[in-house]
Amino acid sequence: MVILDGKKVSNDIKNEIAAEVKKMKAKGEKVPHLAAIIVGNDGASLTYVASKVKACERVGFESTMIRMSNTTSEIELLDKIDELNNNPDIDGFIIQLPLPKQIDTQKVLMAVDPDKDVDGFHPMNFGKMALDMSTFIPATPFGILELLDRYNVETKGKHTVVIGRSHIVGRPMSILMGRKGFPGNSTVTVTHSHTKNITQITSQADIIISALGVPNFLKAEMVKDDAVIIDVGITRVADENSPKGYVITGDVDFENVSKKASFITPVPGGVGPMTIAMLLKNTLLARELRH
Ligand SMILES: Nc1nc(=O)c2c([nH]1)NC[C@@H]1CN(c3ccc(C(=O)N[C@@H](CCC(=O)O)C(=O)O)cc3)C=[N+]21
Repeated sequence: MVILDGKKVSNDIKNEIAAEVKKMKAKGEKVPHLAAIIVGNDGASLTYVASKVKACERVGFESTMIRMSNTTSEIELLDKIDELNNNPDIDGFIIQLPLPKQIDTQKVLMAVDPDKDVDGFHPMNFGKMALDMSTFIPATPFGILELLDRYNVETKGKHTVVIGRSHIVGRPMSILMGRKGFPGNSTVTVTHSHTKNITQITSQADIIISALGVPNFLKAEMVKDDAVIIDVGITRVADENSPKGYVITGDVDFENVSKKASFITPVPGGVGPMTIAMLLKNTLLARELRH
């Protein structure tokens, strides 16, 4: 069994990006600038945005974090987006999800300039992705592709089962794994809350990508020998013995599933760090697009 070490690979990618930034600086070019809007006080969201800002510093990007209150109206958020769309200093920006319920997420994501949409959530970019056009690929799916690529995990002709159909992970992942090229050329099955007899489906999978958010959902009995297991779950489970008061738990019963798997991502240290590295990669692309 091989651990797909997202922590290590994400560090490699950050070093590669830092080297690019150094070259830009040497040529007197402006370095990439990422902005992140965060609405409300959700603890997990604040942690993720803080790690994104830290990652920017680490590679030499500029970053701006914009905090808005929990009671922000849709109009106020749309105004802020307009401001960032029109600010030539900002190369790319993201709006951290989830948003408070008074705000229509889809409407907000449609307001982002597609050329600054480094999350790849605008329908224009999602459509381009589905049509094999060059665009921003959402960071988590992009990170998974990059992990499969760097560990040379064969995907061609394999049966990939995706668990979950969210707009930011399951749905794009199912499209990407079926595209031409590598990693891709998989035969993809998408499962979700209405799927019947999921064990029958997962036990036929060569590759399982679980993006469900239910701790320890995927058990050894649901997996065939030598399967490739990608765990996208990142649920905080209360734990008084841990210093933070919680532990990050994946969708996969790692202890037992890892004994059967050929490749597996850990949680933490798997897909999560890759997400951040690929957001930086998209920001670098956004910068290049504008010059
Ligand atoms: N507009 C938007 N874009 C996103 O990309 C986005 C989002 N909204 N909303 C929430 C999800 C979740 N997400 C993660 C990023 C990093 C880790 C990560 O670094 N995880 C560490 C553990 C971090 C911890 O200790 O909490 C790990 O798995 O090793 C996890 C999750 C980005 N998301």
